[in-house]
Amino acid sequence: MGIFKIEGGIPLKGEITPQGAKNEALQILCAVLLTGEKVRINNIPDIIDINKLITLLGNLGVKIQRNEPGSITFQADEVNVGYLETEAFKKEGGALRGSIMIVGPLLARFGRGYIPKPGGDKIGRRRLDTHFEGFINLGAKFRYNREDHFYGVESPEGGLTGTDMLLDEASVTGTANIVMAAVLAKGVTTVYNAACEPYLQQLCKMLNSMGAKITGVGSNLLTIEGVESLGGCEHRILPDMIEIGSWIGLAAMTKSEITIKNVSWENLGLIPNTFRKLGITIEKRGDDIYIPAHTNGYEVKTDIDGSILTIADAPWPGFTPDLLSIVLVVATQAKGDVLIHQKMFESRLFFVDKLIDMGAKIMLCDPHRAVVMGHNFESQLKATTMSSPDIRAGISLLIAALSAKGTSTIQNIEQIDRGYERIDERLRAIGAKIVRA
Ligand SMILES: CC(=O)N[C@H]1[C@@H](OP(=O)(O)OP(=O)(O)OC[C@H]2O[C@@H](n3ccc(=O)[nH]c3=O)[C@H](O)[C@@H]2O)O[C@H](CO)[C@@H](O)[C@@H]1O
Ligand SMILES: C=C(OP(=O)(O)O)C(=O)O
Repeated sequence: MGIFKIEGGIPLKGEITPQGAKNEALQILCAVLLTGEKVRINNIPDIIDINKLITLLGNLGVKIQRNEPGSITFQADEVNVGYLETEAFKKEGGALRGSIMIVGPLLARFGRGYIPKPGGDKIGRRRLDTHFEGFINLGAKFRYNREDHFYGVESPEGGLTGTDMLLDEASVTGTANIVMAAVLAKGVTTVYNAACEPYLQQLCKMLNSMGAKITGVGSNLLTIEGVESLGGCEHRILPDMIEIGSWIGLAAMTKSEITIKNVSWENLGLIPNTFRKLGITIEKRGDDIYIPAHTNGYEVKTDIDGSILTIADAPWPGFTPDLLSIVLVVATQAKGDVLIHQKMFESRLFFVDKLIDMGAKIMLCDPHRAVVMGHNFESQLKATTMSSPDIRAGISLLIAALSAKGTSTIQNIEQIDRGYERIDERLRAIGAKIVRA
């Protein structure tokens, strides 16, 4: 397992360009299975999770032609669905969360889709019921083998049939999976309580460019008129909003002047304003974000009635749960107190122990809530050795280490590499002292 050694307490300066979005790329790559024609995807991040999914597609028989860096042309004209029943697939398919989204396209186009319990972050219960209830609503037969946690769906004779459905929760990957199954079903499907984050909108736009008929894109009511088949397309992945939020937090906490390039402002939702509530200055400069050096710190804004600021996650257009760990770490050096409420996942806040070891003032109220009492930089965090439990806790600890005085070590950095491309190299380019060992 790799480690990062970080010498903290040094302000950074310069420009950083966000990578293509991991969570969009996972949806988009699965969608290439829906057609036998060529699909060219641009701005694909070079990160562990995405590379694992590309390998999986290759093992399923999808042709992969690498163009310039970040651009790949896929062609799923000779898919080997039999691979789903191999031991190799049982291992490979469970290695990441995003692989669950191969099931919808395979079911729609080849009549069956199987998946072992998918991996991804161990951040609490991660159910798949929404996905499979959706497929069942479209007429699929479902089976689950409890012994090896293997899920399977098969379409009835004559294929899937569109229907009206109300999802039990606005699951992101669940909505993507159901939409990818419904585009090739007979008749009309409506999906209410659909997730509607920008990455799902991107998926729907891509599918429409392949010939699908989806309306309501961007809302929580999608209407999908099934079509016979889909064709090829070219698609560009948006910048990663979670990476953008990570760089905002990094800039504030290390008192650095940073420009984040080409962020696609219209797709950032509440992210900029949520960081502004912590007192961080965020300037819109064209499509860039400019963050001045917060030499005198940043002060938390209370609510209008003076009550303590609460930052909580919610399905889009609410604030994404993937940035709460970063907000939390940034709050440790703010002037003022913040209640962080992680509503979706029950094991995502436990990493605060490590921040407490570094000298942060945090009270973990229960698995979902933590009160952070900011130091206002009056007491710098102390360098330490820590291990990254999940991707976003990992980047939060990295930000803490870059702000702390002295040399810190972060272990288990594969968790960070899962979602952040060449992070050490890119941080060194703006002056960070970080080495991979
Ligand atoms: C590969 C990928 O795209 N992963 C993202 C995706 O995961 P993923 O699609 O797995 O997450 P889901 O949207 O299914 O839900 C995540 C968790 O939130 C809970 N939940 C969900 C919806 C809801 O309305 N209420 C609710 O409480 C679920 O019970 C579940 O425990 O979306 C999550 C929520 O934005 C993000 O954290 C993940 O980074
Ligand atoms: C939780 C995340 O990823 P995954 O769903 O792939 O585990 C994340 O990106 O923060």
